[in-house]
Amino acid sequence: MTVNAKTSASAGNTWRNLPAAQQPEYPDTEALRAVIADLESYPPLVFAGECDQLRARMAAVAKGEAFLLQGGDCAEAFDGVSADQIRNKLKTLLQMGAVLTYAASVPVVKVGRIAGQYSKPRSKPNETRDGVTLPVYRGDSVNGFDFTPESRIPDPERLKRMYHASASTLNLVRAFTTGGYADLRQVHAWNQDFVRSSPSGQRYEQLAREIDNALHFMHACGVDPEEFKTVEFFSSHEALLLDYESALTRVDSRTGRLYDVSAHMVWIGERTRQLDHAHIEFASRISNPIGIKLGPTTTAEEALQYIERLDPEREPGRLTFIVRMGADKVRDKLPELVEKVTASGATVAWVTDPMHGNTFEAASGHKTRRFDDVLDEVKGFFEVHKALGTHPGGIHVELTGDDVTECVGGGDEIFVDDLHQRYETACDPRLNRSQSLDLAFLVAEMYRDQ
Ligand SMILES: O=C[C@H](O)[C@H](O)COP(=O)(O)O
Ligand SMILES: C=C(OP(=O)(O)O)C(=O)O
Repeated sequence: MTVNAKTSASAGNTWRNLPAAQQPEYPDTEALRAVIADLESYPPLVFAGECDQLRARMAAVAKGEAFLLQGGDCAEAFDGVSADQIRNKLKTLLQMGAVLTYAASVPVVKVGRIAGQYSKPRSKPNETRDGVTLPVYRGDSVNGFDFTPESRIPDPERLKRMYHASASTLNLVRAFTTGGYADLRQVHAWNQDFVRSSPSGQRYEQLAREIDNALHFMHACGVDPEEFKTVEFFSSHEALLLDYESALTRVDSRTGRLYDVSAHMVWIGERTRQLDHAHIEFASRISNPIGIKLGPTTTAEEALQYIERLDPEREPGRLTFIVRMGADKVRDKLPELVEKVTASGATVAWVTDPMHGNTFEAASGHKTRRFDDVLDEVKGFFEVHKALGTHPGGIHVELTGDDVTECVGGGDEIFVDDLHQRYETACDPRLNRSQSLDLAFLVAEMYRDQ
C-alpha cells in the first residue's frame, strides 16, 4: 500500500463541517495542527489488505459461519505498554478463543480492544472530589489520570504518544501471534500460572487435554502441525478522536479507497453515533470493518439508516451492530431491531456487549458490574436470536489478563467488599482472567445449545 497523506487529508476530513461530540478542547490549537501534520507523516499501523481480511472474516460472522471474540481493556494506559500486561491480555483472549472454538465447534475471529483503545467518551465533562472540580479524565490520549489541574488539561502531544504506544503494542502482539507463542500446541502453557488457583483454570486444563488429544490425532492422520503455529489476530478501538483517526486515514493504492490505518476495525460508540454528526460521516468515508454500539434507545429506523449510510453496497462484513442494552432491556428492545434489519435484506453481524448496559456504583463508590448481569445479557441476546432464527455473532467484552477485583461474582467469586483490593481500571470495571474464562465456557454452552 502506498501512503498518500495529501489525498487523505482532504477526503478523510469531511467530518470537520459537522458537530463532533466528546472531542477534547485543546487550549493550543497551533500545537494540535503541528501534531496532526506529524501524525499524517507517520507510517500506517495496519495495512488496508489486513482490514479487508478482517472484513472477509466478519462476513463469515454475519452469515452465521463464525463467531467474533472481541475483548480487551476499557482504557489502555501508556504505562501499561509492558510485555507482561500485553501477554496476559493476549493469553486470556487465546484461552477464551480455544474454549469457544473447541467447546462450541465454531471458527472464532479474534479481535483485541488493543493497540489504540486510549480514548474514553464520558458521561460528564467534569469530576468533583472533596469540593474540587476538574475536567474529567478522557483517556491517556487526551489528558492525565492524576487529579490535578495541570494533568487534566488536554495535550495534543499525547496523540503522538498514543500512536507510539499502539505501534509498540501491535508489534509485540504480532510477535506473539506469529512467533510461536500462540501455537495451539501451547494450549497448556497459557494456563500454567493459573490452573491450580481457580475453578475455571481447572476446567480449562481439562479442555486443553482434549485439544491435545485432538491435535495428536490430527497429526497421526497427516495434518501438518505447522498449521497450528500462528493465529490470526486483529486490532480494534473506538474511533473517538477524529483528529487522530483522520490523520491516520490513507488512500489504498490498490483500490483508491480510504482506510483508517490506526486499527483493523474501529467502532463508533453509543455517545457519538448521531446520524448527522461527525463520527458517522467519518466512518462512512473509510473502508475498514465498522462497529456501531447500539444502546437501549436505538430505534429500528436508526439501525436501518446506519446500514444506508455505512453499508450502502450491502457488503457482509462491513457493518457490525454491537448491542449494549442492559440485561433488563435486551429481551424487550432487541427483537424489533433484528426483525426490521433482517427484513431489509441487509446482512450485518450482531454482537453482544454485555458490559456497558450493566454498570452500577457500589456503596464503596467503585463503579462495578455483576458477572450474573453480564451473563444474563448474553443469555437474552442468544434467546432473541434463537426466537428469530438469526445468528448470535459474537461477544464484545472489557477484560484484562490481570487478577483484578473490578466486577463482582464469577466462579472464583469476587464480593463487593473485595473491590478495593485490586481495582486498577482507569475507567470502567473489567472481567479478570478467571471471570473471562467462566464467560467463555458459558457462552460456548449457549452457542452449542443454539
Ligand atoms: O467505557 C465507556 C465510557 O467511557 C464510560 O462508561 C463512561 O463512564 P462515565 O459514566 O464514568 O463517564
Ligand atoms: C464507551 C464504550 O462503550 P459505549 O459506547 O457502548 O458506552 C466502550 O466500549 O468503551
